[in-house]
Amino acid sequence: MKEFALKAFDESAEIKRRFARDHADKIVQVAQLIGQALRNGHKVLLFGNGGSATDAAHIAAEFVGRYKRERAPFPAIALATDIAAITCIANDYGFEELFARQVRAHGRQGDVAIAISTSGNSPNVLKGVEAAKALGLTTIAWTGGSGGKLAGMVEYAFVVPSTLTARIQESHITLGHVLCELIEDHVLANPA
Ligand SMILES: O=C(CO)[C@@H](O)[C@H](O)[C@H](O)[C@H](O)COP(=O)(O)O
Ligand SMILES: [Zn+2]
Repeated sequence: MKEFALKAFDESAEIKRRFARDHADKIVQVAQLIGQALRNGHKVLLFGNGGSATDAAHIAAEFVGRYKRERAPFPAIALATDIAAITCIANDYGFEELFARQVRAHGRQGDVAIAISTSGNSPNVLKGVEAAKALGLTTIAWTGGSGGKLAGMVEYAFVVPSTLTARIQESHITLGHVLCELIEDHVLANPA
């Protein structure tokens, strides 16, 4: 069993290395873009299912609370955390409307939408992105494998080179942390 555990860590590290090499320029570009949106008073909306729902909540909390630095709070909302809204929307409009309706409720032109789906094919995530695009939000995807339908729909796609959900999520959360770090330390720490 020990070799399986070691192999899983090796795999995760190697996937992260490849992902970082392939996306480094885009990571910097997106950190600058999110930092600029926050500086201009816009917000970040994040959404996904299962482990990606909690990744969305985790990264939203880094913005609203703090990542490392003492600083003003930044507006960010994870769209799978309000159990009343989730059950109402799923019950009354269907699960596929879960994110689209909340994007329409909270999203305004100039905000940033981060859609997280390891398959890139979850219908509620795709509909959330459609709603975000219709409203003029900047759209970003964190996905994996082939990128699914999601990668082709957004302006900035981050596609983790793995087909394993868990390994993809492990790169996603590192990506979220690195974006927070760049935004706090390099984008918003410097004058416009
Ligand atoms: O965390 C995990 C597996 O690691 C699961 O909860 C996983 O997120 C769920 O099966 C999701 O429903 C998968 O959706 P998606 O990533 O394909 O959009
Ligand atoms: Zn998981």
